[in-house]
Amino acid sequence: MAPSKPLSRRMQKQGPPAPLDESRIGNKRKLSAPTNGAIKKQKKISALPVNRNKQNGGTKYTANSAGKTSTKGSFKPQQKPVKPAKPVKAMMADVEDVTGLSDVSDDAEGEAGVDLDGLSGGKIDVLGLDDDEMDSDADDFANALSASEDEDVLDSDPEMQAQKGVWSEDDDDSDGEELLTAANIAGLSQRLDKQQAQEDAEAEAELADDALQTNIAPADLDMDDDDEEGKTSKLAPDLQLLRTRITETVRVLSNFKELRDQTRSRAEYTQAVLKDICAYYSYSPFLAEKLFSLFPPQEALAFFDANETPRPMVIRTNTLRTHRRDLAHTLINRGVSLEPVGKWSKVGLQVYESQVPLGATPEYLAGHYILQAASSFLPVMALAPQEHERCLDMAAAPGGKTTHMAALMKNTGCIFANDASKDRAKGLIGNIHRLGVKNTIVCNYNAQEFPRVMGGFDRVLLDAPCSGTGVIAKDPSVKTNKTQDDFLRLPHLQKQLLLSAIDSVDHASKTGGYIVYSTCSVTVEENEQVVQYALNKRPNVKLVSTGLIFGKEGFTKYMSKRFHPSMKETRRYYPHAFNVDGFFVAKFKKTAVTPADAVKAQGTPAEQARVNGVAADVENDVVDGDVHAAVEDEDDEGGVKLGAFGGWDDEEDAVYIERSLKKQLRRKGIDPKASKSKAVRALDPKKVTGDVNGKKQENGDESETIV
Ligand SMILES: C[S@@+](CC[C@H](N)C(=O)[O-])C[C@H]1O[C@@H](n2cnc3c(N)ncnc32)[C@H](O)[C@@H]1O
Repeated sequence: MAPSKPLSRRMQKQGPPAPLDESRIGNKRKLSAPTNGAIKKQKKISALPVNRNKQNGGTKYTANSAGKTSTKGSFKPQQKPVKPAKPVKAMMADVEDVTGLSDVSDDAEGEAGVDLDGLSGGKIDVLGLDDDEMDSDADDFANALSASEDEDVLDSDPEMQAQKGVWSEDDDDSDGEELLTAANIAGLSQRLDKQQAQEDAEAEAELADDALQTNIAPADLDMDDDDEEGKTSKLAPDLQLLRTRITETVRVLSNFKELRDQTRSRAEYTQAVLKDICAYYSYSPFLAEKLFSLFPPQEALAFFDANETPRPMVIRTNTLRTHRRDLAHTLINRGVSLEPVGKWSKVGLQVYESQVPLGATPEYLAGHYILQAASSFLPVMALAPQEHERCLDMAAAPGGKTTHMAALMKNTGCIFANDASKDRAKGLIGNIHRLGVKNTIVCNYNAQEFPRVMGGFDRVLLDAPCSGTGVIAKDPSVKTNKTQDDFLRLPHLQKQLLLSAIDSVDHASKTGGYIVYSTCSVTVEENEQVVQYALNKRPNVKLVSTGLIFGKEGFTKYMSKRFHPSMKETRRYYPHAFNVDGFFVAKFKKTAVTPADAVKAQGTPAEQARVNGVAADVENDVVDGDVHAAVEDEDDEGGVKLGAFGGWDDEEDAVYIERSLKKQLRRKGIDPKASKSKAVRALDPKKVTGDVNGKKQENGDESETIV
């Protein structure tokens, strides 16, 4: 059997990797007798005129040019524009009849709700693809094997494999070998030449393809940075050589004791591989190092690789207007190949191929769906807003998450959707109208002004402005345009916003009292460090489970930093691990009121200067040393001592400020004792001011909707 080509990431399923199916390994499946269910399922499938391509354990649906689902063919773009042969309604009735879809529950509640219980075991409803069917897919596979793939089963047995090899070789010999006579020897050699030429051409094409992926022209050139005169070489790097060297260095780093050259240190190897990574993937040395340090070397390489390929296109069904199953039918009829995004979402559809621009279909214009990255579902699922609640989305534009919240709340209660950018708020308003959201009020504040603008919310979402290191595949400019300044400035803003979010929630809410903090960045500065800062400053909150069924735990340790053990409750998402954008999600429960003086201090000029200028260092001091001292400052009943809150003490602040000023100066190579005025100039707070008053709004998540 020819080895199947690995699927591109666009075609791979998003979410948790499919569990290993033991029945497909070894002789087990050969021995297992077909179950009744499997037989029944086989029958059902033969009656189902739907093209089912098994990819990564999933099932895909395609449509033929007549708009009918097809039983043959793979995911190939259709050549002709798609016109439904019959009115869509009639067509859908046809499909329903054949598939028995009308039997499947059409419960709007199930569609709209983020029913976390249902995530693991609930019915998936697109095209009648319920759990039973999903499961029996595996059975089908096993049954089919028992009939036609016995050979494969035999292959897993070394003895039989050897035996088979002998037979097939004999067959080949008898069939293919020709008698070498003088007459045909020239012909044979010509054939071999032709074959060789074809192989060479294929190899060249593959090389060119590799080069395209990294946007660097292939070149058979020297890797040295400097030419003879010491000037920087203008020659393009030899990508193949780089790739081989990166792989080899990573291999050594992964088993350093055994494989290292005794004369070279780990730091030398790391520096060498970082230099190659910068050249191969076009990162700035600063960002390459920051991202490399997040993972073991092998995993870091997988992360960099995953950033070179786009994530699959996903649409979120707007359950205020339609059901996922109906939307799927309609889009299939338009020539779209899609499948449910995974069992973890009841509203997502992963698109494999489309004959029509998905941002301009009648269904899009009618607000039946929104183009939204799968990872953007996660913060809203974690927030789980309930009907009739009062919620705040602090940084809401262009509204992917606000409109998801409104759908979960079934247009009841009230959402305040805020964004500091007036321009972006226009897009938010557009989406709210298109998707039929009626429970939302749009506002345009710097979110640091909450809760002075308004407070007492049941739930608050802070999908914070961030550096976008999780969405490099979408925006490769991140590779080179982020500097150290960004990783000071953004965390400062994020910390302030998170405190505002916490202070805006009603701890006594009967149904809620939750805050979700998310970013589309993978750096520790923008995630765990921000969360730790909030835990330190607001002991009236604690981290709780996000309720999300996949994702990696947040770090409790990172380099010299130590975070609170509850940081395990936060979730990290990576492109290489889950085929989704890089994301971070933390969920807090507020347990007591924030004292008025702490809230008042937020937003005062002294606080603004303190947070904008030096807070990162203040916080780092706390994080580096005393783990979450403030949270330990609880009274006997588990309540919080008011003194533990992060208001200010001017004297204490002065010490922190001085210490962090010195630290920053030393980092910049300036002697703190040398010149005070120079020091002050070097640390002009304007340089590290958050973006709210400045020109540029950070937005890693910008392209998540196509409007
Ligand atoms: C990651 S995007 C939000 C994406 C949005 N949640 C969605 O799902 O469509 C971050 C947003 O924060 C806004 N922003 C930046 N600074 C802000 C501030 N101080 N207050 C409120 N919004 C801010 C930006 O304008 C940007 O729209």
